[in-house]
Amino acid sequence: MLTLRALRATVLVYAVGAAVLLAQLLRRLRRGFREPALPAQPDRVAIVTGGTDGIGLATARRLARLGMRVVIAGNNAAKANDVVSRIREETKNEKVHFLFCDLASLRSVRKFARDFLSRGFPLHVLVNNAGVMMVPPGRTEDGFEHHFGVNFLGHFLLTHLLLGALTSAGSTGQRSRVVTVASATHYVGELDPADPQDRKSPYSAHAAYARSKLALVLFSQRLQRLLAARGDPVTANLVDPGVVDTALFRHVWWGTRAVQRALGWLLFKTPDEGAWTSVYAAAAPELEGVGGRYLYNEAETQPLGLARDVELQARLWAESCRLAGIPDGMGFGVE
Ligand SMILES: NC(=O)c1ccc[n+]([C@@H]2O[C@H](COP(=O)([O-])OP(=O)(O)OC[C@H]3O[C@@H](n4cnc5c(N)ncnc54)[C@H](O)[C@@H]3O)[C@@H](O)[C@H]2O)c1
Repeated sequence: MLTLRALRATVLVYAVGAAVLLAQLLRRLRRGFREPALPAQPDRVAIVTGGTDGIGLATARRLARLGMRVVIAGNNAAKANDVVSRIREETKNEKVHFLFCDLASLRSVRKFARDFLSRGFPLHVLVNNAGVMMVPPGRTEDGFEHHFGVNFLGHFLLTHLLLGALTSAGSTGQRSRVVTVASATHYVGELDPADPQDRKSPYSAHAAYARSKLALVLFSQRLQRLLAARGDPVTANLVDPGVVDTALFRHVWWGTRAVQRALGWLLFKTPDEGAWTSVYAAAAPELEGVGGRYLYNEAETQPLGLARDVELQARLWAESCRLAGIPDGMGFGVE
């Protein structure tokens, strides 16, 4: 049964989506989207989660084109060989790899981090990109609501496990970067830090997606504050890709998918256009040492709503450390 709360969340998410689509249409008609020009960076190593599809695939391809070593962290092992060989061929960069990582499993995230670190590569860029949207009710392997577990908590743990590698790579030369892919729906997300999965309410896929994106934004903001406070050579920024023509919408109402099929070419960004902001955040020289930004349309910045609430950031952080089994608060201590 559709509750009033679920209906409200649905209307708000659709309203945000419609506003972004209108803004994208106007921009496409006026001046289009501009591809950021970026220098080659052959000495850098990046991890892109969800890099076998959509925005993540386009991000991985672009970073490979800049000469970076790119490790795709994905749960789609069936596609891995094909994606890796296509990117290698298209970019003439052999330093593209796939490592299995299922963000719906904290065990798998830990195994991925071990596998990556055992190869001895440095790590300069972590793109927290993978995501699911409007999935039917269900739980991850660890019993978390799906959007919360995959979009947020898996990335929270992954960042924790890789922070040491990012810090040590950032200590020599250019700083390291954590780029987290958010969404405008975070503006309408609601989150109780004592119950960040909202277990007490009936399930609403729209509310769950928006909440997971709000959690990511709160996390990235808090991470940046803590990193800056200890003078860490790692920065954390958020990117909003806009509304992009990908398979993310596979679970949404069929009417939305019909609009995507019919008018996607005009209203939606292509995956490549959607990836530009991530690539800019990962590689733009002018962002050296700059953190705490919410970037959209390549280089523009947007204000944050509720996600600026420092107390909410801290409370979510503490609860997430508990849920992900990170007793030392990601090395920043526990309050
Ligand atoms: N498409 C849009 O309009 C849009 C808008 C705003 C934000 N985003 C965000 O952009 C990101 C990329 O989405 P997309 O549009 O490219 O969608 P997509 O469905 O094309 O790609 C999502 C990727 O995430 C991976 N993934 C899903 N569950 C996973 C799991 N358990 N473990 C590891 N990987 C998993 C998938 O395998 C896939 O590679 C997501 O975080 C999404 O929320 C997309």
